[in-house]
Amino acid sequence: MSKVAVVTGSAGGLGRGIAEKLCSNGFSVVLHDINEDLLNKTVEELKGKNFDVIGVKGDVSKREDQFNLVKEAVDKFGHLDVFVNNAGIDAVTPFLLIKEDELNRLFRINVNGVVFGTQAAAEQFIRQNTKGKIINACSIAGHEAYAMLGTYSATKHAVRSFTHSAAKELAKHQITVNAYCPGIAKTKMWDRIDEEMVKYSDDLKPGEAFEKFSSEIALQRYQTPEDVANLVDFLASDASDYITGQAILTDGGLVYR
Ligand SMILES: NC(=O)C1=CN([C@@H]2O[C@H](COP(=O)(O)OP(=O)(O)OC[C@H]3O[C@@H](n4cnc5c(N)ncnc54)[C@H](O)[C@@H]3O)[C@@H](O)[C@H]2O)C=CC1
Ligand SMILES: CC(=O)C(C)=O
Repeated sequence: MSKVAVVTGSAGGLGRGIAEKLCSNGFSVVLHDINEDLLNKTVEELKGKNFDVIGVKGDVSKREDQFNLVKEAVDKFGHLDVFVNNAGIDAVTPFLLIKEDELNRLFRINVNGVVFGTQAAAEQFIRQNTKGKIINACSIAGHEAYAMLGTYSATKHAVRSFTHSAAKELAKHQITVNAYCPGIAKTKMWDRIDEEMVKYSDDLKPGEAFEKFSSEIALQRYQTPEDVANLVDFLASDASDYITGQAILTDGGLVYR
């Protein structure tokens, strides 16, 4: 019987990379996204590679969507082994200009989404009476707060905190809760961050905010989805069974903890 994983926000970017890696290691994977067109396209592409996948549209900030996602996974594949809370959004704003709407939007998706996903997956693992793995998208910004990324950094610090508290409470059920903390990966997210940072800067041209952040990376290259997927794949495997409550950096040498 193959293992079953759910990856939220996996129509593109790091989530797609994670889904593909788990598929290539024999998982059946439920892809999930709020962007239905891209989700359908990605599901078809992965089916074309003979991967065992389905797509479920949903919004991680809606508790009922997260519980429905787990239900759809179990209805299709019979059980659940791994739940990756990957979906997240960004905002670039000078501190004095941060508005209530930005705070609410980012916290609803990046934080509430992780809490609801964790609750839905944990309830299923407890019902199944099996071990289970919950893996959350944190960031270097969950260890270090960045200028212009105040709201985003705060949400990722909250993800790290919820990773710790959920790990402590769920350990008695043999459920582990860990987080991956990527650095600078060239996805749509960083395209948006670069565009916004350049707008607020007097001297940066398009692409230069990304280059500036990347130039600090000790291993001298920006991150690929595969780099991130390699860590998540480990956290999803039995090899990580004795690890819980950790927010592990994968950033090529940028933030040292
Ligand atoms: N790209 C990077 O350098 C880094 C990314 N991360 C984190 O990794 C995760 C993935 O990031 P990327 O792939 O770069 O982002 P992305 O913006 O390229 O992709 C995110 C995906 O999530 C989906 N999504 C957005 N809101 C959603 C919602 N409410 N419900 C369901 N799906 C939703 C989007 O449609 C998109 O397909 C995020 O949590 C992000 O904060 C962390 C550190 C660095
Ligand atoms: C997008 C992200 O997490 C950073 C700080 O690069």
